[in-house]
Amino acid sequence: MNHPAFATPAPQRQAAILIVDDAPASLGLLQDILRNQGYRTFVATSGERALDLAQRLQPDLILLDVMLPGLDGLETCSRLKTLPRTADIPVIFVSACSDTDDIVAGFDRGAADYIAKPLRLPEVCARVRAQLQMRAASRSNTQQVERLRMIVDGMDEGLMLLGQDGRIQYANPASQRCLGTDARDLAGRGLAELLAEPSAQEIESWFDTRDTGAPGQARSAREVLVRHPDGSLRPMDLSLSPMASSEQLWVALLHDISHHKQSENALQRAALADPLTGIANRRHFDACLEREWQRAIRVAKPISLLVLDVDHFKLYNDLFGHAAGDQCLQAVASTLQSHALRATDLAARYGGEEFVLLLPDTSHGGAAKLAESIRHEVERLRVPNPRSTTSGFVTVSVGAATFVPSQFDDIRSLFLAADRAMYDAKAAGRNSTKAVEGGFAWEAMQQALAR
Ligand SMILES: Nc1nc2c(ncn2[C@@H]2O[C@H](COP(=O)(O)OP(=O)(O)OP(=O)(O)O)[C@@H](O)[C@H]2O)c(=O)[nH]1
Repeated sequence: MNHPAFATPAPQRQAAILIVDDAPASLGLLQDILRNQGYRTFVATSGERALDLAQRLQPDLILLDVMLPGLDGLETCSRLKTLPRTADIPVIFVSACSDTDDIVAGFDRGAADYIAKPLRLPEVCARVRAQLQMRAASRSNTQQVERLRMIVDGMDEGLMLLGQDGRIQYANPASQRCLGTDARDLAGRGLAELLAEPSAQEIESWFDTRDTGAPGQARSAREVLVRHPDGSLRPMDLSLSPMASSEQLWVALLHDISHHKQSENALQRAALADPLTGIANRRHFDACLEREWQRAIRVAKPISLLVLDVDHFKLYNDLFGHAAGDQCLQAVASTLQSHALRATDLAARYGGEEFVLLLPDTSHGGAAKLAESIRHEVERLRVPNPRSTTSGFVTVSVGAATFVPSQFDDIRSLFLAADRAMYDAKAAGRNSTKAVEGGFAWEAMQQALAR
């Protein structure tokens, strides 16, 4: 369907026409003809009056006699063409001077047409109609261009026109915002220059293959990283499609997806966090343990694991309720987290009231010290647990295991050793720690020492 904004202009029957002539006879004749055609007419008998009326009335067309007293028709036309409010109004000269030189002079002053006297009425009507249709068409084109500009300027998406070499020829305001650079600085720059690797290289090669005319997909859509002048890297969706025109141009659409990425990252983080305590969950811990275990094998370094369990927590829960129990677990978790000092250390809630602390590149002695420090810190929280037979406060038992793992060791053995150590600590009276060493290498060494 043809949208009204893009419809073909209809001829203007109600158009306003200013007739400028000092001879009453031809003025009257023209007025009669044009009124009969349904136009609105205004008259002026001098150039000065015509200038004044034209500015105030903004007619759609001016019929202008060449021979006028004072300011003649040619001069009047020149002035009309210099005034902003009248410059676009078409002027048709109406004159008895119909030599070629006169006609040429009229066009030189900016006239749209020239009608020679004596007037032939059907010709006058046809020429007036033609000028009005052209004016309506040109107005409609201007309106369409303005509407398109408004749409492009108001878009949230960045829109750019690129040459065949990938250089920017036009950038709308949204793309200037996306790229953090104004239109003047963008003009002529290669799109690839504004991107970080690997996107920059990909886009450059993409345009290189277009240049050589190599076959390939005409359209392209990808995620790129834009190098913003503030130093940040911003993820954006970039799509490139050819524009149907004789010179080959590409339309690039840029869509900032930083917000989506942030929420995606937040979701990913949430999927790895324990909702009650905010520290890592068991899934995150398992993935880290796998990675760090393999790394410890490669670099032949120790890896330690602490397993921590709250003592007599059932009694605490039964006395104070589940909500208070949750708060107690949060306090224990934050004490544990404060002992995850290195970037590679990971504190996690393993389940229920059991927690773990993974300590890559940490020796048996270091792990034992940390276990003791955590036990001590939890005791120092002095969270009352009146029914505890160990102490009047919430306490924890901590088991620590340290392996220098080899290919012969099973990854599960580290957790089992630390868990067993934690149960040994419980058995030893709770509110205590126990640290052990294990693994194939350690056992081999023990056996060698025993011989
Ligand atoms: N409030 C709360 N309680 C939990 C949560 N997860 C597990 N528990 C409770 O933790 C308690 C664990 O009790 P037990 O396994 O008997 O151990 P305990 O009472 O701590 O005794 P020992 O470990 O032998 O010192 C149970 O009462 C569980 O209901 C939780 O997310 N919130």
